[in-house]
Amino acid sequence: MKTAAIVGGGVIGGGWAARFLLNGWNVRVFDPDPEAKRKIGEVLDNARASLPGLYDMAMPDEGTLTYCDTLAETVKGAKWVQESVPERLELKHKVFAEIQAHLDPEAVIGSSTSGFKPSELQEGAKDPTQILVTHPFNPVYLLPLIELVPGDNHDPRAVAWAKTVLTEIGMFPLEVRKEIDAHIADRFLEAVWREALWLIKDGIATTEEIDEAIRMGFGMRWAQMGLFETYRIAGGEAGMRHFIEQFGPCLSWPWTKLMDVPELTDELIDQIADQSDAQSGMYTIRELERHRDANLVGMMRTLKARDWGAGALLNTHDKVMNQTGGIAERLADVSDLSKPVKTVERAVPIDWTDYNGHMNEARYLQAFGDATDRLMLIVGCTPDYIAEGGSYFTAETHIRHIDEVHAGAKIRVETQVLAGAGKKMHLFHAMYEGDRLLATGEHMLIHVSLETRKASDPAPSVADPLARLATAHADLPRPEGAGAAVGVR
Ligand SMILES: NC(=O)C1=CN([C@@H]2O[C@H](COP(=O)(O)OP(=O)(O)OC[C@H]3O[C@@H](n4cnc5c(N)ncnc54)[C@H](O)[C@@H]3O)[C@@H](O)[C@H]2O)C=CC1
Ligand SMILES: C[N+](C)(C)CC(=O)CC(=O)[O-]
Repeated sequence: MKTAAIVGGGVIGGGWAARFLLNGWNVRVFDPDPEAKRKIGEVLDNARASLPGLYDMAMPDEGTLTYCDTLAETVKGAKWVQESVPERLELKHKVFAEIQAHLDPEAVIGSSTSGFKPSELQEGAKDPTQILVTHPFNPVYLLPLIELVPGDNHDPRAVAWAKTVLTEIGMFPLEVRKEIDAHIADRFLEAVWREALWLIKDGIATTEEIDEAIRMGFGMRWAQMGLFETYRIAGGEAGMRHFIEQFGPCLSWPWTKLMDVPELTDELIDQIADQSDAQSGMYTIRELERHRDANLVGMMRTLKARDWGAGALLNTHDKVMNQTGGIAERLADVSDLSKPVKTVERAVPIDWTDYNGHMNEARYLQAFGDATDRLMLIVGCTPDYIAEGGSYFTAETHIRHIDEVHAGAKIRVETQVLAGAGKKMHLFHAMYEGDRLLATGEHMLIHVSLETRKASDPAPSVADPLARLATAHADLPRPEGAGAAVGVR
C-alpha cells in the first residue's frame, strides 16, 4: 500500500485526502486545526457518496486514514506529499523545510498553490527539485484537472512520478510548460471574477444574476468543449478564421475592465456578502456541496456515456481498475464455472437515488441490464458478433426489490444461467451489498437476427460457451424466487 501525506487539511487538503483514500492509498493528515478531523470527516462523507458512482467498476478498497501530531510522522516513508496550507509564501517555505528534513529523497512534494510559481516555492529549499506545483480544482475528489507546473529547475523523474501518481488516482495532469503566476486556469477565473466584481459595484447585476448568466449559458458550453472548440462552432461553416475576423475587433472596444480591480471597500464586500446570503443563505455549506457534487456527477456521467472530455477520462480509469478488480470478459477468465458469475461490481451513483433517499427502481433494471450485457460478452456475444448480425433481445423480466441501497454503496451482481440452449438464454441475477441480498432479476432472452429482427439460433461461437456455462450451473440449487410470479407473500 502506498502512503500519501496530506499537509493542511482544509477545503483543498480534505479533498485530496478523500481522492487518495478512495483510490486505495493510505493517507496521513497533519493539520493543527482542532476541528480538522470533523471537517475532513464531513468532506469524506460527501466524497464517498459521489466519487465511486462516477465509475462503472468498483474502486479499490479504501486505504487507512491516520491523523498525525507532527509533520515528521506524517511524511516519514510517504511516496507523495500534498501541501495545502494557506496561500502565504513564508508559511509554505517553513512547512517545506520541515517536510524535507524527514522525507525520503525520491518522494515528491506537490503544492496546491493557486498562484505561486515553482521557482518561488523552491527558494531556500534543501532539494528544490522535489517541489512541484500540482494545482487542483475544488472539489478535488471529483474534478480531474491538475495543473502540473515543474518550472525550470526540475528533475524529470519527479515529473514522471507525479504524472504516474496523479493518473493512478483518476486525475488529469495538464503539464504547464512555462511557469507563470496563477498558472493557466486561475488566470481565466480571475479575469471573470474581476469583471463580475465590476458588474456588482457598478450596479449592473447581482451575485445571483451573474451566476445565472454563467450557468444558464456559457458555463455549460465550457464544461464540455472549452473555449476554442466552442468558438470554432460559433464561426459557422467558415470556422475559426471567420470567428476571429468577426469578433476579434470587439476585444479592443471598451467592453472590458479586465486589468482594473475595484477597490474592495467594506461597502462593496458587504454588498456582495449580503447578495450572496440572499441567493444561497438557505443552504449550509455541506448542503451546497452535496448539490454541487450531485450536479457534477450527473454531468460527468453524461460526458462518460458519450466518451467525451472529462467523461472519456473516467472510461479510461474504469479500464485500468478492471485490470486489478476483475470482472471477466471471456469464459476463459471465469475462475470457477460452477458458481454464479460476477457480472457487475460498482458503486451506486448519486444520480441513481431518488426522493426516497435510496436507489430508484429503474436503476435496478439498469444494473441487471448491465449484468446481462456482461454475460452476453462472456459467452461470446461480443461487439464484433453483434456487428455481424446476431444478438439477444430481452423478452421478459421479473425484478424483486428485497432491500434498500444508498448512494456510494458498493453493489455486486452474480448471474446464474438457468437455461442456455437453442434460441433461449434464461438468466437469474442476484444483487448484493456485501452479503446482503438487495434484489433479484430473472430475465428471458431470445437470440435474434438483427437483419430479419426474428428469433434465430446463435452461432456456435456463442451457443457453445453458453451451453458450457449452463451445464456447469445446472448443478447449482435453483435460486429462491426463480419462476415466481408477482403476488402476495
Ligand atoms: N479553496 C480553493 O478553492 C482552492 C485553494 N487552493 C490552494 O490550496 C491551498 C489551501 O487552501 P484552502 O484549502 O482553501 O485553505 P483552508 O484555509 O481551507 O485550509 C488550510 C488548512 O491549512 C491548515 N494549516 C495552517 N497552517 C498549517 C501548518 N503549518 N501545517 C499544516 N496545516 C496548516 C489550516 O488549519 C487549514 O485547515 C492554498 O495554497 C490555496 O491557494 C487550490 C485550489 C482551490
Ligand atoms: C479561488 N482560487 C484561486 C483559490 C481557485 C482555485 O485555485 C481553483 C478552483 O478550484 O477554482
